[in-house]
Amino acid sequence: MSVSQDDVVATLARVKGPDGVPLTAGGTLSEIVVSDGKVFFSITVDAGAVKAWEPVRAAAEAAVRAIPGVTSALVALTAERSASAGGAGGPAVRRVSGAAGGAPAAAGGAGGHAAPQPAVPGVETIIAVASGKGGVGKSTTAVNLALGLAATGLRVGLLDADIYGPSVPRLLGLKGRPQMGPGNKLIPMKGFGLEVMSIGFLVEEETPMIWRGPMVMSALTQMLREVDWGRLDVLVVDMPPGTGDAQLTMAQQVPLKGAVIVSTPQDLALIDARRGIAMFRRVDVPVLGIVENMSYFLCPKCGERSDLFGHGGARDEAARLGVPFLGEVPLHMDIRATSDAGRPLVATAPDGPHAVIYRDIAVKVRDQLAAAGRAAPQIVMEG
Ligand SMILES: Nc1ncnc2c1ncn2[C@@H]1O[C@H](COP(=O)(O)OP(=O)(O)OP(=O)(O)O)[C@@H](O)[C@H]1O
Repeated sequence: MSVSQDDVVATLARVKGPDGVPLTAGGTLSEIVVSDGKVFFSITVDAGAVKAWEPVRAAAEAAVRAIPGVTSALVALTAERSASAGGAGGPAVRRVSGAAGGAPAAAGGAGGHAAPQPAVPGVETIIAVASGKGGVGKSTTAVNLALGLAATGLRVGLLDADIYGPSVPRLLGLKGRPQMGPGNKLIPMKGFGLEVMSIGFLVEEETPMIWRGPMVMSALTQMLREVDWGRLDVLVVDMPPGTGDAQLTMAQQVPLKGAVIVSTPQDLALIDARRGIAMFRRVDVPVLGIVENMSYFLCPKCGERSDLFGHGGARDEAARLGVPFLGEVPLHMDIRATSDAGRPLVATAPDGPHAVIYRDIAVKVRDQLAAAGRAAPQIVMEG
């Protein structure tokens, strides 16, 4: 039985806000996304009223889940602070409530220092894999880096926060939906020993979605905090590409211990990578290093190496910017073919030449984390 947006709206008309006004009449609802029996939307409320709204959120989620044909429903509360408070063009910092009663993400007045983000229970360390622009191989790197970390004996999770193009389900060959476990927490999917969560499990990869700011944060908060991660040593977050407001907000909202930047060697990509590094520095997240992807090409026939895009650019850039250089990954058909087939190299050919490169990168990342070995950094609020 297929569910329509109208079915959801009709159901929500029977759910009332704390003021007794039906949800559909209060102007608080985001766009309602319905895809293949999965329903996703957020309720935007005043930051001071989050507590009063939590039972409404829960009731809305339960009501939608009870609609015949609905297989999963995700409803999040978001609260937004206006950007007007003293900012010099800085982005608004959104405070998002943990949808099922988690602590508000950040406190603090305009221009002041925010409290560090609350840790994610059971998760020791969270790192981001980011790129200044799309298509540089960020997700491929994130997957193989996560597997490389797991190969060192760590318990590793992978959160695909690339809401604009979630590709982790495809890269790991994962299909299906995460189940709801005790305490209304989603149970991550399992892929090659990793605990995996992706917005791609909740909406179809092909579904074009218009993401508004609060929805971005709702989705991220739910995927980070409404998931039963178990006990993890490292959670690798595959960030959306770019350095816009959504990425900056994410970098602020996730208690990151560090970030890995992926770039190709071209000048233009490096300019974007530099922006990525600047973004993380701005929010006091240490940059663990740069990976140069599609660094060189080894001819499969003659073995000759060609530096297609002027290889070495990222290494030089890393030295210039004073961040570690983590390694170079060649442009190779095997990397593409295994990624696209959902059989990542580090898991399926762990001793092959490319897997060795990724595993080396993972060891360097682990060592960087150990060297950093300090508590979550203070996060500066931009007003
Ligand atoms: N080193 C490599 N050699 C060959 N192909 C690669 C390599 N790295 C990535 N690719 C391929 O390039 C394409 C883009 O990679 P990927 O999806 O990882 O990039 P991305 O930066 O995450 O992109 P986006 O952010 O736009 O989703 C994929 O088809 C992937 O298989």
